[in-house]
Amino acid sequence: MSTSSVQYSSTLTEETFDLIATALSQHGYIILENALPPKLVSNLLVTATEKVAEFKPAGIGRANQHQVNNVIRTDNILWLTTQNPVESAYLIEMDALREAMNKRLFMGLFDYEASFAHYPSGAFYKKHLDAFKGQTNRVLTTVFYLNENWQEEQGGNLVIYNTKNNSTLQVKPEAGTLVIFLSDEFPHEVKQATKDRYSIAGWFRINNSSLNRVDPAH
Ligand SMILES: O=C(O)CCC(=O)C(=O)O
Ligand SMILES: [Fe+2]
Repeated sequence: MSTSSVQYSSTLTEETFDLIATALSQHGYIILENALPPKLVSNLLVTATEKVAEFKPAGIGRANQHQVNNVIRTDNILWLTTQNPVESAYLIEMDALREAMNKRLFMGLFDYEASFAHYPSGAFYKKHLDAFKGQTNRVLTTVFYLNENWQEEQGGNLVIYNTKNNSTLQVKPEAGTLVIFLSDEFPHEVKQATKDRYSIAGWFRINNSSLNRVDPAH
């Protein structure tokens, strides 16, 4: 790490990794509150809000199939890079998570890509899957929230549909909450909110070079 980067004491401990691995193997998802140091979370929010003019309307489909579709989603995104020390600190945490899952679950995750997302008041992302079986190298989704003191009546929940037991989960986009789920198993949607909503969506990928297709999301 360069000397300009900010040091945070990680809260993703070995015990937390154990907990995540157990939940993923038993249920396919986990919701963790206060997953990362509060200072890192607030620095990520400052970084996102400072860069908000650089965010671009999010699309669906990748590469030449990429298109903006504002019937399905109306958020704006900006990819994280290692150039920025705060973004880099987040990517380092996710890389530790990647290695920990590979060690415990033999998932063969080879990299991670992530973008900030800004949902202005009224923005949404309709029910979707981040990946379709056999058609993508995105296998594990992460969503990390940056919104301090989010109130329930402000809306903006992530709704996760568990197709195995026909239930739904409501996740409040509160700063520090990390959601992790198997990308091709859980349809989910982002409800409209009455205020700006910031998050980081990310995907761990496997290196499946036999796949000659594009990913469905972003
Ligand atoms: O922000 C969220 O709660 C989820 C975002 C999402 O589903 C996505 O970007 O694919
Ligand atoms: Fe998604």
